[in-house]
Amino acid sequence: MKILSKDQIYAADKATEQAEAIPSFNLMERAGGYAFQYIHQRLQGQPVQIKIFCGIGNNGGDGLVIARNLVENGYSVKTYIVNYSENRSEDFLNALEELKKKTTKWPEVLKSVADFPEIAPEDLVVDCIFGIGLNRPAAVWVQQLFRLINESSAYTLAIDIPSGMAIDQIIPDSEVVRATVVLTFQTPKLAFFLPQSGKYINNWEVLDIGLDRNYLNSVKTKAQLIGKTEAQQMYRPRQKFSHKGTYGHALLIAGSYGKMGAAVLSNKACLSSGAGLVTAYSTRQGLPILQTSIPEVMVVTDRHTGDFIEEIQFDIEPDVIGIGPGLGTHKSTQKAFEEFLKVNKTPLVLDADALNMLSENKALLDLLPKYSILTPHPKELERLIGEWKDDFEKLEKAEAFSAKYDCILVCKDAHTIVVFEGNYYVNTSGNPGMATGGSGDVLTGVLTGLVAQGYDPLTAAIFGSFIHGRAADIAINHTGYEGLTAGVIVEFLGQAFLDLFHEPEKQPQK
Ligand SMILES: NC(=O)C1=CN([C@@H]2O[C@H](COP(=O)(O)OP(=O)(O)OC[C@H]3O[C@@H](n4cnc5c(N)ncnc54)[C@H](OP(=O)(O)O)[C@@H]3O)[C@@H](O)[C@H]2O)[C@H](O)CC1
Ligand SMILES: [K+]
Repeated sequence: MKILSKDQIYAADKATEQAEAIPSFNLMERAGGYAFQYIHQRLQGQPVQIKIFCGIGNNGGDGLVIARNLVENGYSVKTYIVNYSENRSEDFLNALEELKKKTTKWPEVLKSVADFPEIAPEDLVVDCIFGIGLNRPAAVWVQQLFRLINESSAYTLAIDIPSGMAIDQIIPDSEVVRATVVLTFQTPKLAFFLPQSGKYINNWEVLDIGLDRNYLNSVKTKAQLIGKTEAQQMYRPRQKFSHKGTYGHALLIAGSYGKMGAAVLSNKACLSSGAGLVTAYSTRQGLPILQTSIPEVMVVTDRHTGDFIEEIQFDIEPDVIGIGPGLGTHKSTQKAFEEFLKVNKTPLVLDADALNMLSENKALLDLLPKYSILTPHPKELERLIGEWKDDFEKLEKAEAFSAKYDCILVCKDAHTIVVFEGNYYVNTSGNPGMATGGSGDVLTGVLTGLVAQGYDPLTAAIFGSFIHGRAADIAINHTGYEGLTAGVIVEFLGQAFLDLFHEPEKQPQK
């Protein structure tokens, strides 16, 4: 699903008005009307006190249209205009006129804290104070209203975007309405998926307000949401006349004393995501561990006998190499890693300690083959690209890094974002149970396994992140969040593949 930017949303509005030859107020009527239908279908006339807080722009105008529809259908509605500015938009004024025609209970105008109404926990709050137009911190008294809403514990439906949240920046130290549900127009907003802003949202749903299809189909967006539909299109079915050679040979360089589990997990995940052959490269000490825990995997070891990998030398010709899980950053391993990068021509997936070694010696980044996949968690990412001021700047820096080194960055987080060639692919699968040791090792194995089978590196990164999270989503039905372990994620990888072709995706995606 495309994630439109602020400018693209305004352009889509214009394109719709032109294509349908309608004034902009019709679009507001439509958006507000659909939002009303959404509320009406759920309330079915129940006598809930609805409090609608409207700003003075078009988000506020939507609120007034919702209010009018609710009044016309007999609901108990109190409408408030949050007068944060005198610059009322034209369509806001149109919507106000239409509301005034239908009710003698005109909206109350709020100008300061003294004007705030009480909000009871059983009220339904509809938040239409700011939409995507917010571009700076709201006035202090307006932020106090956001706080009042948040502290009320009333069910809060935010229209388009929670007030106080900007679509394209993080406004520091600013209160944001905590939405129970965000009913967002036409496309989800990137801010919903970033940790600093996404934390304010429990759930979001897209409301199709019928923006111009031609525009939506042709517009190229920087960000895309990756759900089941997108993942299905990336899947490469297995061929009947195939053999293990068809699905490639992966090599995983992983493990050190006390961290052999990372090697086991990544190798198992690589096998379970469909690689034809998997070879583990590890320390000599790791040999019995690997051979007994995964008999399907072949093992090549360092000729030295120490606790860490000291040399990376093998005489096989893998199609892809995954490197990093549990390696440690011992001096001898660093040297081996550097020597390996100098001669290596095979596609790479780099994780964990391989990333840490790259961060410590950035000159090594120039040795990476084109389209290497790097899978940093937030701390590893920071070591690679430097500190960022907020989550939007993080993405910009990740983009610049990926362009500089021609690599694919898989920025792991609650919503993992794959960054490549100026595009962001936002993953929707996964859950908080995955915040457990070893789940990153599993991802490395999955991505390596997919590249081995012939998925191009970008597709492997996007599709593999989805499958990894999906396996965990299926697994928690059996384990719960707390009981989920990385090993269980591996066991459910097969289910995640099967699930691609089960029921269609339901809204909301997460
Ligand atoms: N296609 C669609 O999705 C449609 C969306 N609609 C709705 O329209 C809003 C966007 O409306 P807009 O009028 O552009 O913006 P807002 O209502 O969010 O904000 C109004 C103005 O407030 C000013 N502003 C911004 N930040 C602040 C602040 N901190 N304090 C005070 N004022 C602020 C800003 O104007 P400035 O000139 O002062 O910068 C805003 O313009 C969208 O979210 C949907 O709800 C349409 O109804 C239908 C189509
Ligand atoms: K809003």
